[in-house]
Order: sequence, then structure tokens, then C-alpha cells
Amino acid sequence: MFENNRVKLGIAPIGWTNDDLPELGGEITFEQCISEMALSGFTGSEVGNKYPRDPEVLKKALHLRGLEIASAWFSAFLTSRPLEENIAAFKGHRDFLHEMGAKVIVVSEQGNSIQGQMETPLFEQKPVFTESEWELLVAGLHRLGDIAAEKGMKIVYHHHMGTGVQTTDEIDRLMAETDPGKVSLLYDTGHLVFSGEDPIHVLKKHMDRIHHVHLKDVRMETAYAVREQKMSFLQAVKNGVFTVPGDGVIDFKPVFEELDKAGYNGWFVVEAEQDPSMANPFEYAVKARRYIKEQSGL
Ligand SMILES: O=C1C[C@@H](O)[C@H](O)[C@@H](O)C1=O
Ligand SMILES: [Co+2]
Repeated sequence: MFENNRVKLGIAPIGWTNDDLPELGGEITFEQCISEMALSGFTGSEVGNKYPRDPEVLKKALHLRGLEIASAWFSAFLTSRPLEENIAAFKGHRDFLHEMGAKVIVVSEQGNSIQGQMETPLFEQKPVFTESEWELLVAGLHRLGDIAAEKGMKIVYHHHMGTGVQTTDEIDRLMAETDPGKVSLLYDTGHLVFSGEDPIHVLKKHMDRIHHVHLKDVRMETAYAVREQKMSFLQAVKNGVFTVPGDGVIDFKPVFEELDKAGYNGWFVVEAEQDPSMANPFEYAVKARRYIKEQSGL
């Protein structure tokens, strides 16, 4: 599978130090994190809160370990803040990623998002965009897509738990209303399964829009407990809802087969936010790397 080096394999720093919950892994250094990524067999990474922001300093640390930057998350507030404010912040992010050699920019709309709220029940209070919010989102994403294209880059939209683009219907609507030349999709297995969606259905339906992949697995017993006990997204993460591929309920073989069949080229980024004091990030990175090799040959 994935012959001709079409796919690169990265891992996100969120298993070592969590951006949404910085106290998780607060003691782990940037050097430990990137050294363990390289040692476990990955060649790329996304950007975490401990990464130096000076591109030359970051490049040197990464290149010493054979790593490159795949992308980095951008929180958009297109439905809740002025467009010009979004554009100014986005341009800085785009320029940094461009300097680092990334080709795609992860974008997620955080207007009305509950993903960062510790006490807000995830399934009960998920935001639903109004018609005017959908219009703002679509028009704003088109602008961000144009700005990314100025540097030969693409935006890849991250559907996400606790946001207005979480479910299959919401992803379908976003894809239907956005221009494929300006807005691509990030496919995150963990968020789809946690939400109760069929990941293969979404994959097949939107394959031609998918230009970045997050490989995340789900501990289903925890996902059920989150619903029953009305936990928030952050409580779910603390309780270990997410883990690395090969450690949860998702069968990644058909995911890899579909992506291979479609000629996917780009990054696979393992992304498993869990408490590093309970799930040793190096051990889980090695586990993920072995599982991906077994299932895809990569
Ligand atoms: O891509 C991601 C970035 C994180 O900050 C986020 O909360 C996580 O769930 C995710 O999928
Ligand atoms: Co993700």
C-alpha cells in the first residue's frame, strides 16, 4: 500500500503535552517530545505549545532528528469575530507554516465551540450554527482558502467534537457549500467515531476533498460513559476517550485501503491526546508505529 512515497507519517505532540489542557504533560520538554517522536519511527509532527516559534530554531531542532512540520491548528472565529481580525491572525499562522515547509493549514471554527469548556456537557450542548453563521463560515473559509493559495497552500477543515461542524450532516453541508478549490477536508477518525458517525461512509463520500488525515482511536467504553455521565470534551480527554491507532475500537485496515485505492498523498498524523502520566507517550508512539506498519505496510 501507498507505494512511491505518497504518504508521510507524523505524530502530534498532543500525546506528550496537551494544548487544550497544558497541565497534561506540563513537565515534558520539547526536546524529549521530538526525540521520542523520531525514535519511534515518525518523520513529521504538528506544532505544539512548547515548540519554538522562531522558524530557524525550530527547523534546526527538527532536522537534527529527521523531522519536518506537517501542519498546525488554526482556531478560526469566523462566526463570532470580525473577518479582518481572523485574516490578520491567519496570515501570521500561514507565513510561519510556509516558512516551515508545510503545504496544508488545519482550520477549525471555534465560534460557539464548547471544546475548551471544562463543565459543559459535550453531547447536550454542542453548538448548532444558524443560517447566518453558516454564511459567515463559508464566506470566511473561502477568504482563508484564497490567502493560503497565495503561498501555494491549502486549508484543511477540521470537523471536531463540540463544534458546529461535528456530525456527518454538518460535514456534508460544509463540503456542499464550499468551493473544492478553496476548502479541503481534514479527516479525523477519532472525532467521527466519538461522535457516532460512520468513518468509512464519510471517507468514501468526501475522499476527493481530503488532504490531511489525523489517525486517532477511541476507547468506546469511555465514549459511552461520557454520554451517560454528561461529561465535557476536556473531561472525556482526561478520562482517556482517545488513544493511538491499534489501542481502541477502530479498524484502520479499511481506512488505509480506501485511502490507498483513491491515491491519497499527504500526511497521516497520529494524534492521541491522553494523560501522559497514565499512557506513556513514547510507549504509545511505538505501539502506533507498529500497528500502522502491520495494517498498511507504511
Ligand atoms: O486536531 C486536533 C487538535 C487538538 O487541539 C484538538 O482538541 C484535538 O481533539 C484534535 O483533533
Ligand atoms: Co485532529
